[in-house]
Amino acid sequence: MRFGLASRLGIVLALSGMLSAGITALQAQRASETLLVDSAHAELLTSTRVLARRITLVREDLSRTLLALARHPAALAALADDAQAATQLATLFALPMEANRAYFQIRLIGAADNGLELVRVDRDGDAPLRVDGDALQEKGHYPYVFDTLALAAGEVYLSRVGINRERGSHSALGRPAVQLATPVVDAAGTPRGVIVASVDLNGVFTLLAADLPADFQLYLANSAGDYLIHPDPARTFGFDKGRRVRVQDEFAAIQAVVDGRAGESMLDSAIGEHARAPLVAAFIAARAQLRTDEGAFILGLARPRANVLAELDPLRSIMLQIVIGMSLTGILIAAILARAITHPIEVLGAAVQNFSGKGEAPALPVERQDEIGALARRFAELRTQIGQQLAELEHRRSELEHLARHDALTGLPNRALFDDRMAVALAAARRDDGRLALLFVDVDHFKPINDRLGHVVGDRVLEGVAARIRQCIRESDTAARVGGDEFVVLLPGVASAADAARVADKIRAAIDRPFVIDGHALAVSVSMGLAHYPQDGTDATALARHADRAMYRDKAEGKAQGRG
Ligand SMILES: Nc1nc2c(ncn2[C@@H]2O[C@H](COP(=O)(O)OP(=O)(O)OP(=O)(O)O)[C@@H](O)[C@H]2O)c(=O)[nH]1
Repeated sequence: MRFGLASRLGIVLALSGMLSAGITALQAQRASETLLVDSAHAELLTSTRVLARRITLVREDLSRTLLALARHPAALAALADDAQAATQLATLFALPMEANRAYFQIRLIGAADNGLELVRVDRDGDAPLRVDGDALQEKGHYPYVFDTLALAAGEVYLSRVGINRERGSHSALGRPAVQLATPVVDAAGTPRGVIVASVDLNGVFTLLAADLPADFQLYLANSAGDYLIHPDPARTFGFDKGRRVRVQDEFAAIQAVVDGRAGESMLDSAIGEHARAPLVAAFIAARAQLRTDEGAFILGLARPRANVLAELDPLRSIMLQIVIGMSLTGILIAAILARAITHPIEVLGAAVQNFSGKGEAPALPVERQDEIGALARRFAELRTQIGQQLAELEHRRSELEHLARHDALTGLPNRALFDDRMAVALAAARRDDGRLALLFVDVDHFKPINDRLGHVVGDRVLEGVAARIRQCIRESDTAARVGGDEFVVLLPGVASAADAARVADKIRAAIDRPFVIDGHALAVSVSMGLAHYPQDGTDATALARHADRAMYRDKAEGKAQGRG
């Protein structure tokens, strides 16, 4: 397949149109992706902060509850082995547990007797259940007991997050738990015991995160970065199973938050273990303003990157339509442009092809004011010049052709042309059984005219003789000059010898009239000889010989009679 200039130009223009449309679409998509990821980061960060704030509110709510319970007279009374007070306190413990399903245990633990549990309410399924008697245990060795006993009245202790291994009737065994505790102080300011609430961490977060969008993934880590909550439960509490599964190992960008160098960190993970399912996430360090062994919690929310970018899908389809539309427009414009450029070139090409042709030359775009217009004008000038030169050449060629077949002085056919016509006339006569006559005419005593009056006058005489011979014959006859003062006349289709003789007489009579040259009358005579086809010869040579002889006979007779 041959590609013309227009096709190639069209393809280049169309491809560049498509390329620029594609690049624009790609850039627009990248910019949109960045915008979406930034917006997702902002949303995730806000949600993480809201979540952290809710946790604080839950903790503050529970702290207030614990402080109220610690100040209640029943607490000190129960510590003094008042059974009625203990029962009343158990009833009070049950109230917040009924209100919040994440609270799975509230206890009053005495400072004496190795921290023996005095009042204990566990969650048993939905309902709070008082545990009493032998089921009560000594808890003095737990930090939440001895650390809390060291606090002043009104202060709240927050434990590290750990897996709950305390045996009891509550259903939170083996689940992540945290303890909040406050001391119960007597009138002298001596801590007599502690009130401890155990909170199911997952329960709290399940409640708090319930209204987050379904694709939000929750991450919680302790101050060292160990996962406490992770979308994959197998990765939580690694330290409890003798291995470290840490947030900064999964997301290197979070290291600064874990180290306390940054309060928050955004990440857009598309590398490492998230290469297949990249995430967009925001992490913050949430610090509790409490007496606690835990410096801060690392709280994070993440969304699959694919979900974030799903909002681009309609935009992508619009961009695809735009790219296709622009590409088609580009192809159309390219085709029109290519045609606009190549059409004048085709016109110029056709004009070149038509240069010497007789047909109508195509109109050149000379009126254009661009390079093509300049080229067309130059070409038109060139065409005119070459046309003129060609016409001149043609004129000269026809002149030369005429000269080659005619006598320069008289304008009559020369011998070559006469021979051709003779051959044609003879062929026609032979075919039609026709007749023709050949007449030789020779000027008498021409040499003396030349000698006496000069060659110029001699030439005028020869011109005059030729003109008069021509006036005496038909258009179908041919008169030719075949020698200095020798003429020959071909009379094809002559009806009879008498007709031919009449033509000869007519010529003689015409030449016998004096020639007036430069005011002088000059008498000229001619000698003539006739030959007839087929009687006197059947070919040109025989006929010429016959006519020549007849002419010499006539000349001899003429001289004998004193003619000329
Ligand atoms: N002016 C002129 N003279 C020519 C031309 N061609 C031939 N002649 C002359 O014509 C003359 C012909 O002479 P001849 O053949 O002897 O003819 P003539 O003198 O008529 O003699 P006869 O035919 O015997 O009467 C010569 O002197 C040539 O030089 C020509 O073109 N112009």
